[in-house]
Amino acid sequence: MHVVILGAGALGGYFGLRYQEAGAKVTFLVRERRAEQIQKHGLAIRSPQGDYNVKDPILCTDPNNIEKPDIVIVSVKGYHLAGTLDSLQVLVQKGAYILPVLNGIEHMDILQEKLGEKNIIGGLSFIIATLNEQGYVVHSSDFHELVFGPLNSSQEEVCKRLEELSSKAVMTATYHPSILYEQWKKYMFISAFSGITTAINLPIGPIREHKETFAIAVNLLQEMKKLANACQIKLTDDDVEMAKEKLLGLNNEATSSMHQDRRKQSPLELDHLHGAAIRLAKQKGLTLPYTNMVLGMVKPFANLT
Ligand SMILES: NC(=O)C1=CN([C@@H]2O[C@H](COP(=O)(O)OP(=O)(O)OC[C@H]3O[C@@H](n4cnc5c(N)ncnc54)[C@H](OP(=O)(O)O)[C@@H]3O)[C@@H](O)[C@H]2O)C=CC1
Ligand SMILES: CC(C)(CO)C(=O)C(=O)O
Repeated sequence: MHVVILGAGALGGYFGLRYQEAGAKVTFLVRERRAEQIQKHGLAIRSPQGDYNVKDPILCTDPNNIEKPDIVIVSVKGYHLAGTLDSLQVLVQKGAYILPVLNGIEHMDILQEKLGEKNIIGGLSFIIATLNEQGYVVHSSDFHELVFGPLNSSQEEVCKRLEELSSKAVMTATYHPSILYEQWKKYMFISAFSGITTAINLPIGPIREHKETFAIAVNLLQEMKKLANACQIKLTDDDVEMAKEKLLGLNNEATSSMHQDRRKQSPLELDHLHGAAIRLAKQKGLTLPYTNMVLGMVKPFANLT
């Protein structure tokens, strides 16, 4: 199976290298700066699940030079999605399926509209990873899960092939028949987790110590459930309760990638997550006051020009 990684950052670098380690052909479609960094240092994973180094991974800066791609894992930040669409179109025309693993949901409509519904597979990931100064992937969680599944029956075969490949790789891979439901569950969770940690600028521990503060996170979960329901996704009160239990079960120091980006003064995926929720809510005639509050509080730190 020929796997293309578009977005060879923390997440794409991790899963791309794990697939290469499992024997797949993996091409990293990168921009110039990242290409130079990888040519200089190679690509590597530093992980409690085992390190892996590759001196000269297959790099490409022009999608026209990629032959016979089977699947493209899209792992750019939400604010870079628009810049990938032309490359993705070239790869779809060459027969590739597109598997986006970004947090959020708005990208699904954008990709389906631009590239055709039948070409977009559903996906998400649970991992905590970042890049170090050399551009190596530093994986710091004990979980490293890729979840994917078909959104129509024509995608079942490629998803099964990816499942087979994943079973040989150092990762947890879950083929999910109701992938859109799973994506919304993650969207609900991440909106609350990244919303509260980034807005308050604290990890989850101190937030939980103050019941009024933790209540904001629970309200964010409930708003996202309401939004999902308005979009015909049947998230339930049990799903909200499970997400709340997950927030209660995290280590005190645990925090979201968006909060880590705020600490580093990097651009934030705020518009892609909370901004998109507000846009969708407006279309559905809903108001999401807690989500709007997060949007307003975090916007000065979003660092997007
Ligand atoms: N990191 C994590 O632990 C987790 C991340 N996620 C989600 O995964 C997504 C990716 O996050 P993450 O891996 O952390 O992000 P990173 O910033 O580490 O990686 C994104 C990569 O995309 C590259 N990129 C951007 N635009 C293009 C383009 N047009 N062509 C080629 N490459 C491009 C960037 O390269 P360049 O150097 O050229 O800018 C960068 O290396 C986000 O939606 C995030 O929320 C979800 C779960 C956990
Ligand atoms: C919650 C977590 C760490 C799970 O992968 C995540 O997606 C994020 O913080 O962006």
